[in-house]
Amino acid sequence: MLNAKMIRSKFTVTFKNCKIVTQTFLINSMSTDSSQPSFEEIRKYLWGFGKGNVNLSKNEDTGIATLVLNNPEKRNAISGQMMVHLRDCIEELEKWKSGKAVILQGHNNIFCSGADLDFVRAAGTKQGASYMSTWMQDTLNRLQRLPLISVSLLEGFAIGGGAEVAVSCDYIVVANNAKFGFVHAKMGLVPVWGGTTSCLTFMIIPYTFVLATFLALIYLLFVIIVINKKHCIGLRQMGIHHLRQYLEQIDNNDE
Ligand SMILES: CC[C@@H](C(=O)O)C(=O)SCCNC(=O)CCNC(=O)[C@H](O)C(C)(C)COP(=O)(O)OP(=O)(O)OC[C@H]1O[C@@H](n2cnc3c(N)ncnc32)[C@H](O)[C@@H]1OP(=O)(O)O
Repeated sequence: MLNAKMIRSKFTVTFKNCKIVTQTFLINSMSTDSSQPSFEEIRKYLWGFGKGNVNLSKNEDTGIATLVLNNPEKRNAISGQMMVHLRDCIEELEKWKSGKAVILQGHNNIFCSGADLDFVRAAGTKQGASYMSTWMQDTLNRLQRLPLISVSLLEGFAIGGGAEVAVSCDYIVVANNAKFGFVHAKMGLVPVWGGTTSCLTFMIIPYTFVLATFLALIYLLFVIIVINKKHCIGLRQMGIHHLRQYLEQIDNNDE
């Protein structure tokens, strides 16, 4: 599923200078800022960056809503403006009393290429990094806590922040052409949108459980074989012992 080779080569060629910017971005976002900005302040800031939108359509008959990330020129990369849209849509879904489920997808069969790197370049300051991570962590937390079943429809690319959005849903439906990449480490970044914790519930815990069960089964099999072998040896020795006794008896009788 993960086409790391391709993504890696893309990074070094197309997004070479972004690597430096995102590294600065990481350092900036890691530094602590004592003054907590209000969400209204962050909204105003993010709204100034980029194009694209997030479309929400709610079907009142089925109770199923569709959320579409829409920034086709940039493979549905999430701009500052889209971050604001996404949060607004999630707020609307929180209030949708008759809703049952929400499907999250990208425009034109491509899920999302992560944060808009032009935004990352432009907002690569301490303030910008802290605003974006605060906003997106809160938004994706709220997506996770929606009282609806959430499904991300993973077609095409889900990279960086795109992968983080995908794992924030309850389920992921993966198309054959999907390419899913937590490419943060390659860019000197941590998944500041909260993707690591989502991954924990999505992948690491289930896989650890499967691995633990597998190891437990192997151990059980080993114990059974060992006990069985010991038991067999015991039986054989008992048999030999009885046979000896029997033969001795015959010998004694003959005498
Ligand atoms: C800091 C936030 C961090 C997080 O919190 O998680 C991130 O998300 S960082 C962003 C991580 N994402 C990436 O680095 C993805 C970069 N993009 C790619 O690797 C590739 O574009 C692709 C997604 C694999 C698609 O490849 P392909 O189909 O060959 O299309 P192109 O490469 O030609 O792209 C078309 C067009 O789109 C622009 N583009 C793509 N992704 C982004 C993006 N994330 N931000 C801004 N622009 C993006 C790309 O530059 C092309 O533009 P033009 O050259 O002008 O046509």
